[in-house]
Amino acid sequence: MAIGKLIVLTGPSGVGKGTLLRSLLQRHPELYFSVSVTTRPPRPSETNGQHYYFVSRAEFDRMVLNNELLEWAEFAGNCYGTPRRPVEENIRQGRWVVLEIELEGARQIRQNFPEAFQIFILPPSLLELEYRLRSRGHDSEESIARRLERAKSEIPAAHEFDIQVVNDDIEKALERIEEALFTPVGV
Ligand SMILES: Nc1ncnc2c1ncn2[C@@H]1O[C@H](COP(=O)(O)OP(=O)(O)OP(=O)(O)O)[C@@H](O)[C@H]1O
Ligand SMILES: Nc1nc2c(ncn2[C@@H]2O[C@H](COP(=O)(O)O)[C@@H](O)[C@H]2O)c(=O)[nH]1
Repeated sequence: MAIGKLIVLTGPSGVGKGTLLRSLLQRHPELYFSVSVTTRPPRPSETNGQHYYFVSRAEFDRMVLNNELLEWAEFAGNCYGTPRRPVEENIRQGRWVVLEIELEGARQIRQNFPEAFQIFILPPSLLELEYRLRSRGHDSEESIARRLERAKSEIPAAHEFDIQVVNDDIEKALERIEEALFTPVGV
């Protein structure tokens, strides 16, 4: 990677990655959030181009074939991927780019961009994770069950990452992330 920096935020669905990222972007508007493509249908609160680019499976497959995605994975019955060009352009221009992605995609990024800084967000407990998935009210029972099953295989991979942050108290979690990102090396 030439000038900018690539930051990966991963962890199980419902742990609070998006919530943490929203606050991080408000506090540090210089960060660039990479908007993913997905075949998942939009939720009522989501806007195309802001939360995701919502595409058909045929369009997603075309992007994969044309090497337009930096990484991609299937998750709970849908496909998700990071558009390559905006990430590469923003890094070239010296910006710090943040990806909010699941574990398989994070591993692909580590393989291809070993200099990326990788953060794993952990829930205080599986019970709390289930509570958060239910209380945000976005997903069907089937989707919640798939996400919890996936979480059980994702959480043991936390040690692969540069830092692990438990998202119990949101402010403390944010401070930990900020400390890791913005403390000058050697301090
Ligand atoms: N520290 C916290 N304490 C309590 N609730 C929280 C905390 N952080 C996030 N939440 C709540 O948990 C729910 C899930 O959060 P969020 O949607 O940000 O998770 P996510 O990891 O981005 O999920 P996904 O990977 O599926 O996009 C939301 O209702 C959010 O308000
Ligand atoms: N590998 C990738 N994972 C991604 C990407 N964008 C989002 N995600 C992750 O998918 C799950 C489910 O998201 P949801 O919006 O349906 O709740 C979650 O863990 C996201 O972080 C991506 O581009 N690549």
